[in-house]
Amino acid sequence: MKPNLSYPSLLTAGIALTLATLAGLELLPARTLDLKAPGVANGPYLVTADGKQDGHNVRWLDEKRLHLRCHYPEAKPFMGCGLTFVLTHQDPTRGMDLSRYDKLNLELVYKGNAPSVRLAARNFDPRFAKVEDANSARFHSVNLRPRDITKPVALELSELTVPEWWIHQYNLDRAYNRPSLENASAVSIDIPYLEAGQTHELEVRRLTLEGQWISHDRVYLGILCSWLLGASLVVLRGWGQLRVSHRRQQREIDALTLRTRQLRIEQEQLRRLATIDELTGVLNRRGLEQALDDLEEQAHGMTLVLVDIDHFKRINDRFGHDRGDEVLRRVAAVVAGNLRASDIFGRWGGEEFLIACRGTRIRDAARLAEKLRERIERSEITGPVGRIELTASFGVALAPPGGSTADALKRADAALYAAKDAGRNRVEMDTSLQSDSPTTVG
Ligand SMILES: Nc1nc2c(ncn2[C@@H]2O[C@H](COP(=O)(O)OP(=O)(O)OP(=O)(O)O)[C@@H](O)[C@H]2O)c(=O)[nH]1
Repeated sequence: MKPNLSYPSLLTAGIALTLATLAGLELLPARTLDLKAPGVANGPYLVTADGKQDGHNVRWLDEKRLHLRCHYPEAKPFMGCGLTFVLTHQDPTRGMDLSRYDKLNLELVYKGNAPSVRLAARNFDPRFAKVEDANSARFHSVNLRPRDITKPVALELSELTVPEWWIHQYNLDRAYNRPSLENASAVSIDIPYLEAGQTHELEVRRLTLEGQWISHDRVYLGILCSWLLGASLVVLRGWGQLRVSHRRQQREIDALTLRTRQLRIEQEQLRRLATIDELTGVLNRRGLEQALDDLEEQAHGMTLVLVDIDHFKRINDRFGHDRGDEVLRRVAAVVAGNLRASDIFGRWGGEEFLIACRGTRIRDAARLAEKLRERIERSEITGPVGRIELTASFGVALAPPGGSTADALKRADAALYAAKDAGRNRVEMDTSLQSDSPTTVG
């Protein structure tokens, strides 16, 4: 079964993981180093400024409780008192990395009237420190007033700074004077400013370093980066999907556009087929009616010429239907070949054709009809028994601008009948708009 990797479930999993990490971070016990515990390091031992350990001036009151006493009855050039925790083992150049700790918990009991108790740490930096000169290990210290240590103290290790006297004494490059406890060789607590005749008692009850197993800042940064990465992946994936769907839509649009174009072509073909006479290739009655409607709308006026083949039934009967069809095609071709591009021409039905000349004066149309009549009469169509006698009759009528085409058609039809009545193979012009009776032309 495929795992459900929908966005909501991934988001829920991400939030749960983040909360679990944050909670775990809070619940994770701190990394501690108890310097007072036995066996942690080589020390502690008593410190005296004159180098005489456990001597007359400085001595343990209770070594197990790290309780010491110092007393200088008279002034000496170097007076110092305290204790040191040594962090190196066999190799005096290899100390402990205290940079992984950020806090120092201190519990001291001090009795005396010194202005401060000093907490110090030394870092052995092989670039300049020398084993034979214990003071060359960089010194870091912070002074605590007696009233500051009446309660347990939590110090930030960053409070330890390199004092001016040490910087001055070794006169090193600035870079070497920066506090750093990556190779700490000792931590000490002492009373730096002593006066002769005074008595000081110091008991170290607790000296514990505290730090994080994992840097919280790094974890926060990791969480932030993970979310940013996740969000970027989501955006990228969405963008990819968008591109895919855009391409698919584009393909669909292209296919639809192509289909629409094909449909338009097919529609145009159908429209043409619906308006074209299959036999002769000219407009059929429907096509003619549409064209006449358009002309009527333009209201320019037109002249209609109805053409009817004479005795066509006889041609059919004598030469056969196929030869009759050929006659129809020939007449259509003769008429079409003698018209202007602006003229409309089609098969009105059976052996009857219609010409519509826009804006032409009726006499011009009649002259055209006469020309067509002559051309048809002269056209050479031969049947099995010789040349087919072919003539046509014409009825011409005017549809003035804004006038009715249907009415003009009726009058053209009447003129055509008049031509037939008058013996066929002739042109009759409707003059009812000027006089009542059609007039013969030619
Ligand atoms: N071959 C052929 N004949 C057709 C077609 N359409 C109509 N006809 C024939 O055309 C003939 C028309 O005959 P009529 O209406 O009597 O007219 P006509 O014989 O020409 O006589 P007039 O018009 O009075 O000169 C009919 O015999 C129809 O069958 C066609 O598409 N092909």
